[in-house]
Amino acid sequence: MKIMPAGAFALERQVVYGSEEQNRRVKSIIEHVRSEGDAALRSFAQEFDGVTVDQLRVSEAEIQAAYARVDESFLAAIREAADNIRRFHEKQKRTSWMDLQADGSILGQIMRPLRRVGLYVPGGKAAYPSSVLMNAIPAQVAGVPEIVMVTPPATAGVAGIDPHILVAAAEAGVSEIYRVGGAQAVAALAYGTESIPAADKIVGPGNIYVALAKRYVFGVVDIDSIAGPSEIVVLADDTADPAYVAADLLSQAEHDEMASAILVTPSAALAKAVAAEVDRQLESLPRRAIAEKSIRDNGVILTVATLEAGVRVVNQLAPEHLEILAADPFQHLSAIENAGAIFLGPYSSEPVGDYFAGPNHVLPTNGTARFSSPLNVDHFMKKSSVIYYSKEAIQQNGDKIMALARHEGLEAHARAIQIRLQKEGIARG
Ligand SMILES: NC(=O)c1ccc[n+]([C@@H]2O[C@H](COP(=O)([O-])OP(=O)(O)OC[C@H]3O[C@@H](n4cnc5c(N)ncnc54)[C@H](O)[C@@H]3O)[C@@H](O)[C@H]2O)c1
Ligand SMILES: N[C@H](CO)Cc1c[nH]c[nH+]1
Ligand SMILES: [Zn+2]
Repeated sequence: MKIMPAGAFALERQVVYGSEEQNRRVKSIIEHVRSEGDAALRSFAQEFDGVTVDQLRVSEAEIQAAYARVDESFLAAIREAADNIRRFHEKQKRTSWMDLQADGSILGQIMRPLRRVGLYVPGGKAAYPSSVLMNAIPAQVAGVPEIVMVTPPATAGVAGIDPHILVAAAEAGVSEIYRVGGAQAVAALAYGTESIPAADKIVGPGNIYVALAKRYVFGVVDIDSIAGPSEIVVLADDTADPAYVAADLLSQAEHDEMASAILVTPSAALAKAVAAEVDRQLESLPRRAIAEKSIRDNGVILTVATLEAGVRVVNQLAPEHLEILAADPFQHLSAIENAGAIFLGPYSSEPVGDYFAGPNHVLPTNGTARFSSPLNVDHFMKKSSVIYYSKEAIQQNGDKIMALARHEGLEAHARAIQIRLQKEGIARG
């Protein structure tokens, strides 16, 4: 890994997401799906996944058959993970409220689940049953009645989908599943096709094509955030074990050639030791080619004068995942303004959060942690405000409302109030 002073590194992430060619390609895929529907989905499955898809929807029999292809230890682990994820997300649920005012008015907020939500579960370079749980459980906690899942068809597995994904879906109670991935899946959920009814919102992580497609269809449907290629930043001092740091950097690098892994440290000795460890650990990684390219293209060790200076660098990077491996990690927590998920101390390795602890692993990337949050129950709910104004309230406040309306030059607004005041026998100008 390259080692350089943080000052010599361009901390501002690229504002425009993806290359021109990737953007052009995604736009064209979406337009094809809009105009040709299912036929375009089948043609893209052939082109990008190398799979001939007949039925787009996975049948109930296919889902049940997947159980025979996963082992007991997977089933036990996914059930325990699901319990942890559900417990964490239950705490996020908000309830409707109504406040009775002294003048007899009632003001309130009604919380409702979205009606139909599309979950994107990645499945290109790896299958992600963990992402099924991370997408589906908050939607269920919110009470979404129609939860539909899309995931790319692959050559291995039942129905061209990894059986672990189908089992995770069944365990999470998701039964409407379509074998379609990439930008074409996002387009299908946004616009609908003959087989796939459109959704109101699309959530979930994916590669650059999925992330760009979500950006593109935003406005036609809602999206959660830009949860693109994975990222990790480790902020560490000389108390950190270089083998732990290297392993955690590689844990994200192996996701995608476009993933990024960055160490920020005031310790020159740690920087050198981690660079050597990364090379050593890369040797035996099964996904070495992906991780090596990711580290080469997007991996760097940034040296800083102090941990406090390191925190400023972290806030500029606004990473998806931040690990703090320092003598007193909690000392720095309150200064971290921008990070999707923060892992503290030597035993909170990033994969703890990817699979099991309970917080969501669908997280904002590419600097969007400056303004976006982890996938959560709020993403699956919407609010309606409730206003009941009493006669007393309109009598007390009508003048002020009319004045504000007339300041905006909106006479019809003012008269809507005035007519009530006049009918109630309180003549106003
Ligand atoms: N930020 C998060 O919360 C989070 C969570 C989990 C995973 N991830 C990321 O999700 C991604 C998963 O990527 P993946 O590729 O394994 O699966 P994926 O399902 O996201 O993408 C696979 C699909 O991409 C499309 N595709 C591939 N190459 C293409 C090309 N050249 N042109 C057009 N379309 C193409 C194909 O349709 C294919 O089915 C990784 O980048 C990983 O880091 C992010
Ligand atoms: N690290 C990914 C989020 O960037 C989530 C994940 C799923 N499986 C393994 N990891
Ligand atoms: Zn991961």
